[in-house]
Amino acid sequence: MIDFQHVNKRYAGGYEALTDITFSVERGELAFFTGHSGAGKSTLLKMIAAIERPTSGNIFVGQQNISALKRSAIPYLRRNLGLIFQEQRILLDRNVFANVMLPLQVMGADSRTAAARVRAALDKVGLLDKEKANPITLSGGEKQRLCIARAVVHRPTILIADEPTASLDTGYAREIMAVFESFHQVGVTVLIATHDRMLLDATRSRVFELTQGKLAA
Ligand SMILES: Nc1ncnc2c1ncn2[C@@H]1O[C@H](COP(=O)(O)OP(=O)(O)OP(=O)(O)O)[C@@H](O)[C@H]1O
Repeated sequence: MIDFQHVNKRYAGGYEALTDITFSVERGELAFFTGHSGAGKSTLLKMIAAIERPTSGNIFVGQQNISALKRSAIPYLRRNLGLIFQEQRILLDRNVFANVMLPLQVMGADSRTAAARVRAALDKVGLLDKEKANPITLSGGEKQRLCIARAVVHRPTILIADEPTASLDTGYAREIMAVFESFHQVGVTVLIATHDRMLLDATRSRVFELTQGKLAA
């Protein structure tokens, strides 16, 4: 489903963030990526969405080699992906429902189908009763669940999350992990970058460890 073959990433300043990365994740698998700060976890996940591009090597998502994808093809790639990155801000001038609706509006979805999908996504993350709330009133765990709902509202086949439990206490972190598990149960491929020892110790899934841009054997 996701296949990295000898992928290198050197940033514009010359810094080599990833070196000779080769791995594959199967369709429907849940996998973790861990490693020290600056090890390259975010860079690796961003390359799956073509937010960052490899300097060399090949990356397959599904059957498609996305290493040299044309800019115009990137929106089509992202339709299959649900992305949860820290930089994605919740809009505080709109309620929970409108925040989750946003990606569907961008994709030009029909408004009645879109409303049903938003409610289905909010239901999956347990936020249906908060649809009219202003996001500012949500707890940390609820805000993170809102981000997950927004990432899955277009029903992606692959869900990618970068440090989804950062800044959450243990109870909320467990709650968030249960939401990811529920998507994994229904066949979504889930990739999570995390430092969170509790998540890593509790899982039976594969854990890929990055050290200074290299994957441990
Ligand atoms: N846009 C960029 N330009 C230059 N260097 C970058 C850029 N983005 C990341 N880097 C560098 O690449 C290395 C890997 O960064 P990355 O964010 O992938 O690490 P990480 O493992 O996700 O770290 P953290 O756990 O702290 O988020 C770091 O040394 C970082 O400074």
